[in-house]
Amino acid sequence: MSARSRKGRSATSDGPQNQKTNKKRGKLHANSRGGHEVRLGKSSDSFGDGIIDGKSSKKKKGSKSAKLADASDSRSQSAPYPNGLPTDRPLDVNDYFDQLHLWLDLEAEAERARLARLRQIRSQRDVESTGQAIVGLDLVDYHTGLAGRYLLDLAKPSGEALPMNRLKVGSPVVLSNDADPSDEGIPGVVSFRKNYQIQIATEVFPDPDAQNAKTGKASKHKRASIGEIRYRLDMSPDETTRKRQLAAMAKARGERGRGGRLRDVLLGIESPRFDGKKIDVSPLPESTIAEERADIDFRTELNPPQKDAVAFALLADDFAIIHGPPGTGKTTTLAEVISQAVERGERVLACAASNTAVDNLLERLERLVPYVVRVGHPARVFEHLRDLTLDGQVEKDPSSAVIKDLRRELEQLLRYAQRDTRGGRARGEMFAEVGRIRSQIRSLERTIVRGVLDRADVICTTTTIDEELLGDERFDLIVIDEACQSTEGGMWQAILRADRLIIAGDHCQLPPTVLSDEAAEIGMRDSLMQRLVHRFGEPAYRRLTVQYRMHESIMRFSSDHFYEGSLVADASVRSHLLCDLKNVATTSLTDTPLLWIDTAGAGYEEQLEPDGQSKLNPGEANVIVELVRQLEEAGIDSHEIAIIAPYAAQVRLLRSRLDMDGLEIDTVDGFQGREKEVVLLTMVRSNPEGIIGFLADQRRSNVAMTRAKRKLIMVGDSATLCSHDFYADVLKYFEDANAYQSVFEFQTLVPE
Ligand SMILES: Nc1ncnc2c1ncn2[C@@H]1O[C@H](COP(=O)(O)OP(=O)(O)OP(=O)(O)O)[C@@H](O)[C@H]1O
Repeated sequence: MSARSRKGRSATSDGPQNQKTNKKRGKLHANSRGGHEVRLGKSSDSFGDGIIDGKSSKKKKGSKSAKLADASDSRSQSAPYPNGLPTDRPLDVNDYFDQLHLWLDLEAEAERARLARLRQIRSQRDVESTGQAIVGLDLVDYHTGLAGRYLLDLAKPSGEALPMNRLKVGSPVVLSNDADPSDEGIPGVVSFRKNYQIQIATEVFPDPDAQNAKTGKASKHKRASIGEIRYRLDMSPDETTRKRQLAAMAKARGERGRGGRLRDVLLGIESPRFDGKKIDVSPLPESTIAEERADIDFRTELNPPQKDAVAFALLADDFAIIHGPPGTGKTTTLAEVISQAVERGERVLACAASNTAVDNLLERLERLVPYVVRVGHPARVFEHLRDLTLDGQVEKDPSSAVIKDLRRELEQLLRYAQRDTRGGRARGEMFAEVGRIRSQIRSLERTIVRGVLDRADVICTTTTIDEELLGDERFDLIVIDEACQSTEGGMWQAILRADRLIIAGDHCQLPPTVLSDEAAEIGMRDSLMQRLVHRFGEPAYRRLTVQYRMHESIMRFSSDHFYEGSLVADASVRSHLLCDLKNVATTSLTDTPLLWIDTAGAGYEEQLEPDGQSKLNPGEANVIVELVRQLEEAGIDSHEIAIIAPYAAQVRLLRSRLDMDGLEIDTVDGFQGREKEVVLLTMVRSNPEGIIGFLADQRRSNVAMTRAKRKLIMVGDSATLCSHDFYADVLKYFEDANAYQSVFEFQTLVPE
């Protein structure tokens, strides 16, 4: 098969079956690549709460939001590439960056509109049920962190648990006075969270003078100290990230020399070179890869496709792609590439879009590379890797003792200022002194930080790079893992820091989260990796094909549907079952790899969460609870069980019903890159119209169905789901595997 024709098949995430599916539903639209692509479900809210779409799709004519939407619609129509970035021709540098700029603008507008809607909700129950805000909080303690940031601990006054929320470590937030809707608040980032307490890092300390002036307390000379103010935390648009991305894009636009060449290759203007050759003229011969491979002293036990991918990546002069379907050891392979590059004397910047993905890579690098540093707030880093963080390394530096003394002094001063109720000048002077000490701390830290970073062979960070910390550090190689979870705009900060780039990911799994439907319509959800795979085809990437996670039957559907049947289950996992685990009984649940419990006809209709926008299905939840009971009874440890629901309301319902140590219940997005021995999927949607919402995004289903090692159980209403051919195919696959059970049969087996 020619490279071109292979490209046509392998580059899209949708196999022939999918195309059939979508054509039938009229959901295919010709794209600028000359091919066809599935238009994603409208819902842009990856958490499935629908607060965004629910409101934005109902714009009243002539209303302010309708005018805003009309304005952005016309802006997206005048985009340089209104159908998304084309892959059949070179991109124009200015048009390309204008398009990325427009994406960011539309996304920022969508985020601001979401926040504005959120801040209008004042009832505690309503606002907290969105999961995007916590109200009525006390500031219970505070400390200072790296770069003089304030770390503020917030909790409910009565010590009750915080409501279920989406404010994760790393989420940008706004802290404001709960009693004052006009308070614009101060920006911060969640740095730590527990059930009862949440900590945010801010640049500004919440000064009660400002709050009191607003509430009028100051004018009445009845000043409130910080402890008397109730705070509210709202998820906020990430302005810092946006500004950093815009700055990187502006720089990339004017880049010359080697940096300019890499940009031009990534825009399809120049052809990528491997081993000094142009690939459009001559794809890299297998013999060249074999020669390179023979020269490598591998540090990890790798299989042949992984070894080839390492050799291929090391031969790249501009960029190379490693395509890693679920469980095929993409991160393991990438770690080997990095360690080989370090062995050759190179400095590497290793990135990923999420903190979890960075840590997964770091876990492997720790064993392979002599000196690796993780940049990022320690609270966002896996606990066992905290010694490798910049903070951890700075702490070990002898000069850190001086900083500790200064921090103590700063905290004392802050406490004193908090207790001081005189206000006015005395208080102002105290805050001025706080400022002086902070800048002293910063300057000392900068020196130590420089030393730590300069010594590192590999620096690991998210693709949102802290430019202040990294300064103008350059690298020989940039490696980006889980590259399909990042928007193109999100990649440029990293790309600018070297002349060679290795990206790894899987465009058949979750795309980046994009809030703005307008931006998504003009291509913002299509990743750079996906575009390069389309543009350059097979010569630009190597696919890993041996997977080490799933029983062959769990793998097969995904392999056939998304990867042209190319996946092979390693012998170590090919036929493993739950009943092979120590202390697990052999039952009808544990001695087979697949089960679909069909709820059709049972009357388990989906419901809209009261006061919320998300969906739940209590009938399905009952089945899940019973399945978990049976699994536990068979001896499965709750740490080995995961429940995945597409909707946050179902997650909330199940968490309230199953409070078991180690049992994980989350949305699909929370599980990408993870695995468990047994995974239960509750599909939720059950309605006479056959509406399945964002379940129609097959990439989401691909992720959900490939997390289980030994058993995958789906609970869903075939009558609703199978009006879509994808799920009809899934059902047929389960039926053929003799893994179908109606809920009526299941219930008769449930002991009274
Ligand atoms: N060559 C190999 N031999 C044995 N086990 C391997 C090999 N390569 C990877 N593995 C194992 O397979 C599992 C998945 O590896 P890894 O996390 O690198 O894959 P991934 O492709 O990044 O995963 P994901 O699908 O979650 O993105 C790990 O437990 C890893 O140790």
